[in-house]
Amino acid sequence: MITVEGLRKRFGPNLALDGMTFTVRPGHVTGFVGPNGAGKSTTMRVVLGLDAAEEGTALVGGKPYRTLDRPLCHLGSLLDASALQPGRTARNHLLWLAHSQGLPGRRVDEVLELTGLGGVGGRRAGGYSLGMRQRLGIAAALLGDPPALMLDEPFNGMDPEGIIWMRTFLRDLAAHGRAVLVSSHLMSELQGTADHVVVVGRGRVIADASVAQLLAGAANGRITVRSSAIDDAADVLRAAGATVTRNGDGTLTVAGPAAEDVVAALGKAGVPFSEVAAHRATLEDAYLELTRDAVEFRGAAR
Ligand SMILES: Nc1ncnc2c1ncn2[C@@H]1O[C@H](COP(=O)(O)OP(=O)(O)OP(=O)(O)O)[C@@H](O)[C@H]1O
Repeated sequence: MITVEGLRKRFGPNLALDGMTFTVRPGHVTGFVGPNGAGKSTTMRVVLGLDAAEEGTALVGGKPYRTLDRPLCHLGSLLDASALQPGRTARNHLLWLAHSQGLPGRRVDEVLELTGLGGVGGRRAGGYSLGMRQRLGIAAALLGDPPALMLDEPFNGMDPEGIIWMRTFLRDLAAHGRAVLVSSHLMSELQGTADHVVVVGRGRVIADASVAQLLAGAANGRITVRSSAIDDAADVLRAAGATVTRNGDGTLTVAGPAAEDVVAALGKAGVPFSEVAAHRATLEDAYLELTRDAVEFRGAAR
């Protein structure tokens, strides 16, 4: 379990963390999402003791990371996949890390296999693609078989096949009881991976909820109606007190009445319809709605 409570940190005049508070629970993939500069990397650096917060606490299994004996056995992390000696082979990179932590060398071959690098562990890491470096970073994070993992942008640079692999891999780690924190700029990357999401902006938490809750919130009771008589359907539903928006694809988005009332109103008026369904929001919809006011850099509207 990773617990972050009330973290505050300034860089000069810039307040990078402003009361950051959340918990990463075992058995879950927790997405950590927010616009550029929201404070994701700084939070992770504070958890690892690489940056000091002016206020607040960051604990791994109830203790500050710096006080942990053999920390790789408590928390595995990937902050920067390119932070490695390019001349070293991937295998030697991992061996060096394992030995520095008193971990057995045989674990190196296990994590290379686990991350799909079994056949290329003898190659120089400097020749690895970014996607392979991400896998190598995850292999390093798993060396101590830790109960918690913290990965900064692990999808970065991965091809579609790598992204699918990563999603399944992260879910599997959580299914085995690990607490997994994964940061991303892109909510869409986390759909199908995270079951819980912490959305941050300007150094603080904007939303901390299950994916199901976020999606339900974004759908906001809206209903999609498909009809061959779209104008008549819009008229009937407006007359029934609904707010109606026409979509480009020949459907209506209807807000106000429940789905049963929409069906009843259309039926009573004899307006044909082929679909009345609860609006299915994406995580991206939920995210954009939540972070609308928290984007640090936004192109000026023209
Ligand atoms: N070493 C530093 N010196 C000065 N300012 C910093 C430093 N590190 C981070 N910041 C600032 O702190 C704020 C939070 O940055 P941070 O990198 O934690 O955000 P982030 O959510 O990880 O962003 P990104 O998604 O772009 O990586 C930003 O305004 C950033 O400019």
